[in-house]
Amino acid sequence: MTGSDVMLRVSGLVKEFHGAGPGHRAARTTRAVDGVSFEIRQGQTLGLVGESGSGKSTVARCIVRLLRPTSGTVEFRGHDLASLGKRQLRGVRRDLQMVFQDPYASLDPRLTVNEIVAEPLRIHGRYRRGGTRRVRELLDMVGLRPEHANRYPHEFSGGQRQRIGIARALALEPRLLVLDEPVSALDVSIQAQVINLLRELQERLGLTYLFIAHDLDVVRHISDHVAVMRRGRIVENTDRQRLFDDPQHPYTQALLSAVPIKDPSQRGTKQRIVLDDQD
Ligand SMILES: Nc1ncnc2c1ncn2[C@@H]1O[C@H](COP(=O)(O)OP(=O)(O)OP(=O)(O)O)[C@@H](O)[C@H]1O
Repeated sequence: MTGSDVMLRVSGLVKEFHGAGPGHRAARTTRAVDGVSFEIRQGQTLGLVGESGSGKSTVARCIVRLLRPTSGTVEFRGHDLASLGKRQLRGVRRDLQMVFQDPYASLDPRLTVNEIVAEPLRIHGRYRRGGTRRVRELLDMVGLRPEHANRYPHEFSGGQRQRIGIARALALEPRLLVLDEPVSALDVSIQAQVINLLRELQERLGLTYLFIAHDLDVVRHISDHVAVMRRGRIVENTDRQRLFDDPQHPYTQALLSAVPIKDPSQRGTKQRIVLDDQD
């Protein structure tokens, strides 16, 4: 894939963490991401899937610069993020927003919905002119009512809270959303509603998504391509149809045949997929 329609290009990304791990006296290095490369075209969705600890969140955090990569590059609309100055990076950060897994943790409980959604507008000096109208428009876009604006996060269900998180992420009219397990904490019926909302928003606003999940089922209906991650590496990256119809890597095959656990409270206990080290 070449040309200007590539929104995000990640090349040879490596991220190591240094420090003593639990039960280790000596300092040790964890290579959480070990040479990851992929591209996402404008308006498309790449599903990034792998079990817990495979490095998905670390990739996401490197992309939005919450973490500095050990090596490798992240290019957004042709610009290498590491080479940008402070001001340019601030501009890019507007176009590149993240939605987190846990809306309970990521929304400030002391702020009203109005304040939460308005915050990015205030930070970027866009609130004074038309901010109130913009917040109302954003709430409407995600299926919330105007009267929700004066309520606090605890007054909402999990699905509604994720809608608030999405409204906030959309406030600055981004081009790319990095969605890190955006529906993993939600019941299955609510997951479908939020995924449908994300699809509608993508079509309406021409958004590009990196959609992270540990469950292949979740990305099935939203991804154009799916990349499967295992132990810091991408073991398979292909278009959605091929991945589900004809998975090539034994790990992908194992993920596809694993019984999905629908109860969110049991997700952490999902069986680990054990493969030979050669795989
Ligand atoms: N700040 C950190 N310091 C040290 N090690 C870390 C840090 N963040 C992540 N790791 C380690 O990096 C590896 C990958 O973690 P990461 O959170 O990226 O995986 P993941 O696939 O997103 O899993 P999960 O869905 O459970 O978050 C794990 O071994 C994790 O313990």
